[in-house]
Amino acid sequence: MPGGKRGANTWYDEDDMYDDEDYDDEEQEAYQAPVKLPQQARAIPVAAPAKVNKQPAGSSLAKAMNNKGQQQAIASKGSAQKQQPEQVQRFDFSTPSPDDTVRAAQKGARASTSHQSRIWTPGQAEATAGTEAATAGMQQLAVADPTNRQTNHQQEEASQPQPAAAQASAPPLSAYTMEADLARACSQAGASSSAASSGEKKKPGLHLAVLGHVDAGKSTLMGRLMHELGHISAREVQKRQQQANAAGKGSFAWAWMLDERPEERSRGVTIDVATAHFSTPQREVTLLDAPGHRDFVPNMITGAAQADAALLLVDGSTGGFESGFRAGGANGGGQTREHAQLARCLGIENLVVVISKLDTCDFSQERFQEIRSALQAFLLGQCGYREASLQWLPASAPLGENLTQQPKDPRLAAWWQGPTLVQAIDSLPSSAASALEKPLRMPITGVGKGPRGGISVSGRLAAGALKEGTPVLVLPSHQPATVKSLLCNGSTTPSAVARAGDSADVVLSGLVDDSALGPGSVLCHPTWQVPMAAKITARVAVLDVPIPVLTGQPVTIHVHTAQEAGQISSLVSLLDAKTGEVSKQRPRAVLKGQSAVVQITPVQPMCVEVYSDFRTLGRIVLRDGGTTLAVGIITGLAMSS
Ligand SMILES: Nc1nc2c(ncn2[C@@H]2O[C@H](COP(=O)(O)OP(=O)(O)OP(=O)(O)O)[C@@H](O)[C@H]2O)c(=O)[nH]1
Repeated sequence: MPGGKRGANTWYDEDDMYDDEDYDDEEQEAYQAPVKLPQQARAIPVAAPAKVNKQPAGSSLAKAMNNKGQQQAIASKGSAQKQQPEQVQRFDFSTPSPDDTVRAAQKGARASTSHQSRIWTPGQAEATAGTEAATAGMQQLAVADPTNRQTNHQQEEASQPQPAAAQASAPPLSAYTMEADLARACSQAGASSSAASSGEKKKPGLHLAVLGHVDAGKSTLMGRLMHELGHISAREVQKRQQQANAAGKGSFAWAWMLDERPEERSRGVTIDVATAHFSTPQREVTLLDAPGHRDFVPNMITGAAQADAALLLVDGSTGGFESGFRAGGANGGGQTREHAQLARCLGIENLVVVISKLDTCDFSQERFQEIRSALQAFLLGQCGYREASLQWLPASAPLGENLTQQPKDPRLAAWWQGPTLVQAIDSLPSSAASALEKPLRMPITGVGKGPRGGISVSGRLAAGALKEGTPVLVLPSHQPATVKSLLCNGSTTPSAVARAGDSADVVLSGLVDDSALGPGSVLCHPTWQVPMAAKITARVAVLDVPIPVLTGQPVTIHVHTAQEAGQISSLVSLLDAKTGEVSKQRPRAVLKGQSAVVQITPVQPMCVEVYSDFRTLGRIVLRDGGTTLAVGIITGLAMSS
């Protein structure tokens, strides 16, 4: 390997690019273009100020949050300038060579096969990678040999920063048991939810994301469905129709129903995913209506990261499906494709595919089948969904066809005897409560003023529980606070407790600096804190990207509600497409369709987790310039010192 060291922040000279025997022509072609890119093109981009609030423009909170965005941007810019990669960094043997590091790691891996999965805990090596994968690529990632995985992470660990003092003392997750009073409140809430006071059984909850290409009909469908289910009155429908007509947008009247959010769920919401709550015969649904435009994919990620299942809206009109389904990566592929892939990566297994606008093609059964076969091949083959977890149905929102009742239009009724939309939703598995026994994790999606002073933060509990009086810690600002009151799952009456899986508005007291809250912040247990990672190791599948991913690739890192600029600081290993095992250590590039272990360095430390510990906080999406480059799971973290 003449000419340079392979590792973090290292570049290869052109000679080094072509000295490998197993370097075929196709790869060679792919490598050449990026190598010739000007150095500048590889700089870490300045983080865009987070789009965080819908506070009144003049409010102190709004100003503080905007200032914070500017400060972050300035800080990021400074770091970006500092972190310009060197052209070639020669190895001076003052530290262990990469080979020494690998050997040491292999030795360590053999010596210890039962490590816990949090390398930031002193004395613990990084650990078991996630055993569940997201996309098809991710499924392959997850079946890798555990020894190889361990080796990869320890290899990374050797060059990573040491844990911060504050977090170094964190006890292992396995030592956590829920506080007695909180456990009591949880079991009381469990008892009351299985036998509500009226004697009626409470319906299981379901967080449902609505995804799809721009203008597929998502908001229209949800507006009409909520009306059919009795959540929007006929008077309201009439009012909205008049407003939409007056604005010359009559066809958007149903979509506008959803845009006007009920009071109780919109105090200072900071993300552009509309939320709504409604009940079907079998489920209490929290709806997350994601924007379909490609510019808002980060918001879609935020919405989908909170969901248990998703509706994928597909425009069935002539040319509509084709436009949402076109491939194209950086050249503007459709969001039917991108959303489906991202949702799977974010852990969504169950998908209801709703083919809408079929009224524009005479409710043609052939068109339905044509779309279904093309999309099914993609969902099963390239995204990793299981056939049994997919449901398909036609619907027309403006005509109210196949939403809550079997179709009435004879053109559709003639051939559709399958489920209605509501029947499909009712058959989805409800929210999992498996993370209840873990320490509190609540990624913050919104910040607002509490009803009687105090700051209210909203989000979905990824793990643990909280109740009035629970002490919490807000990271990354390291602020202790106490829960003053809380509302759960859209309810307007205070709740006794919020548990893993619940959406909650939590009023906090004792916060010193509310301006430090925003997307990416996490409410956590004061002792078992969420790690602040300075480096992230992830197993990722590279999507349909036009140029290979190289060391130094600038990325925007998305994990739960967090979004941070950074770079791919090391390509650790390539993974075999079939087995998921390491096929090559320290590759020079990762091509589209390949899976790899990579190390990512954010400009600012991020509150994230290893996937095997906390799934919601351990799924990662890497984007650049509006394009999704890779999706995957976090397998290792290193803390800033
Ligand atoms: N003919 C017909 N038109 C529909 C149907 N569903 C939605 N539309 C129309 O499609 C247009 C876009 O609908 P929206 O509900 O705003 O689409 P969307 O997917 O929410 O759009 P974004 O949120 O911007 O991605 C509106 O003019 C709707 O009236 C349908 O089933 N049939």
